[in-house]
Amino acid sequence: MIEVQDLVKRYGGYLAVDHLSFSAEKGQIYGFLGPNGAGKSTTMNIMTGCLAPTSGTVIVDGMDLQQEPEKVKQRIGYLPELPPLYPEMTVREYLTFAAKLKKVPRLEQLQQVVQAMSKTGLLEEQDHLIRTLSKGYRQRVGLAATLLGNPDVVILDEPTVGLDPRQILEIRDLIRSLREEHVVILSSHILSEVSAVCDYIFILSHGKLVASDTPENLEAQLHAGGALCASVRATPEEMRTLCSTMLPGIPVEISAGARAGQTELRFGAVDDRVTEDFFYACAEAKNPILKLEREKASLEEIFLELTDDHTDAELVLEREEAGA
Ligand SMILES: Nc1ncnc2c1ncn2[C@@H]1O[C@H](COP(=O)(O)OP(=O)(O)OP(=O)(O)O)[C@@H](O)[C@H]1O
Repeated sequence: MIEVQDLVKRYGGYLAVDHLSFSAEKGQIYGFLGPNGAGKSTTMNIMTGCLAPTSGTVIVDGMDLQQEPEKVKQRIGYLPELPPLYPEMTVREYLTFAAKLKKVPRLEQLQQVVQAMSKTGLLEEQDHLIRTLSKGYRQRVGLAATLLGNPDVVILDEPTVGLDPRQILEIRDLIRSLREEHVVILSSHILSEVSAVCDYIFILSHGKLVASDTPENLEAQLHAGGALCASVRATPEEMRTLCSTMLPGIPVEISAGARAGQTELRFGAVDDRVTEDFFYACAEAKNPILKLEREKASLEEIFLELTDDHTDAELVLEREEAGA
């Protein structure tokens, strides 16, 4: 439905988007995740035809954005981070105005405005001035405007920024309801946001796509390389001797367990061979293993590892109570 091929954007000598390729299909919600400055907004601006790429192509429904910009733009609905609303208009007036701007045929305008208000839960507020609406409802108006013209692709830039937890949940539900009829792509620098709504995640770092998969698969990928933790019936001294003789050179933290006669061990990201060697070494030494498991890498850890941008960790790990 939308295909981005080898996209590059340079600002002077600075490479903001670095040979980015991906595709997105209807029925799924895609999330662009990356720390500030990763290139999310630049990519979205190119996809919506607001910004020209240095090179590369964007194909929507088989049409090239650069060859047929008007036709392609009609198929894309874009909700910028700060939607341009007119506070002195009522919801209905604004949406009718937006429908005209989007060149929705005159006879279809009323029907489309009503449909967009219905989809976004705005029918009761249609005669309210936009300036009297809460931030969450204003965001609904922005979303309703995005849906006018029935775009195949809906692109949302940080759609829940600045909303309170209840409003976040409501907007997320609305976004989820769009997946039946549109390809939905949203951007966020907040991991919980993307994993709560998206079926598929693109992780961007320094303009590059560093990972793309379902949230579950991304977790599973790193799960395999997570730390190996064990609890063994032995003294720390016995385990130190065992590890240095049977697993030489493998870094391990050894500490006394919570119960007398138990020792806790934590190996770094080791492969399955080390797990097996450790198992047989304990069996041979007759030190029963009470627990042996891989620590589960969280999406947060995956994100930090892939983007290698710890300065943004706090932002990324930001969690709204209701949404986390
Ligand atoms: N008009 C511009 N001129 C020069 N550099 C720019 C311009 N716009 C963006 N950049 C730079 O390109 C990089 C990518 O910016 P972009 O806004 O796309 O990132 P982002 O992932 O959307 O981040 P944020 O969440 O902060 O908006 C950043 O380093 C930014 O400073």
